[in-house]
Amino acid sequence: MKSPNDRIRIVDVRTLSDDWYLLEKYTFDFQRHDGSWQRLNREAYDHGDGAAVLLFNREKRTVILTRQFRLPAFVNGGEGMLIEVAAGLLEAEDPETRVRQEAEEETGYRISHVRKVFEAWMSPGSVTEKLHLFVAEYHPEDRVSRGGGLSEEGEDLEVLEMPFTEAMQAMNNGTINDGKTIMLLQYAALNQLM
Ligand SMILES: Nc1nc2c(ncn2[C@@H]2O[C@H](COP(=O)(O)OP(=O)(O)O[C@H]3O[C@H](CO)[C@@H](O)[C@H](O)[C@@H]3O)[C@@H](O)[C@H]2O)c(=O)[nH]1
Ligand SMILES: [Mg+2]
Repeated sequence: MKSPNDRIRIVDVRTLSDDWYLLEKYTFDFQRHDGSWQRLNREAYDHGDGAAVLLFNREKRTVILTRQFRLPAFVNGGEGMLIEVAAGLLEAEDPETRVRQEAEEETGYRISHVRKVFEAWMSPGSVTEKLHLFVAEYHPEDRVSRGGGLSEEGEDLEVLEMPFTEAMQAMNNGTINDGKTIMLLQYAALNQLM
């Protein structure tokens, strides 16, 4: 049987932009279900893969989230201040190592154990990123700094400790509208983490 890859032949790759991240335009031949071949163009934005983690405390029934400015959401008509789980790009590290570093930088909590719950393509029609999603229990004594992200990189995150029920309400009324954050809150609810 043919593997799906036999139906794709890359013909050309052109770099449209190679600045902070990479935007490429692919020309490829695609074999349709009826066996005919069709030439297509698709752009792909490559900023590498990412990892995200929901920090939760079972006894207090709370989660740690951040609020930060997101320019693309702002220019698309939002206010730009998004409530999110801790997350970051992998930058050549493995997902688990990176997500623990990112949790500490962004929230100030040093987490020893994280548990992977799933992987997800976040925008597979245009962005190459695969996101690795984790959950981790935190305790008040795990806090080693104020968090907030790296100011030299322009990060200025507010750290929020929120009752889980309040986070679920914020998700239901649209105040929390970041995809990875919704996915992890729903995972927590479905699996009764708290
Ligand atoms: N100078 C400059 N800096 C940039 C640019 N784009 C991003 N940065 C900086 O690059 C850093 C990236 O921060 P991370 O914490 O590693 O990534 P993230 O933006 O939080 O990404 C996470 O969330 C994204 C949106 O949900 C996810 O797409 C991504 O996978 C990851 O989970 C931040 O300091 C950000 O300001 C740019 O065009 N120019
Ligand atoms: Mg981040």
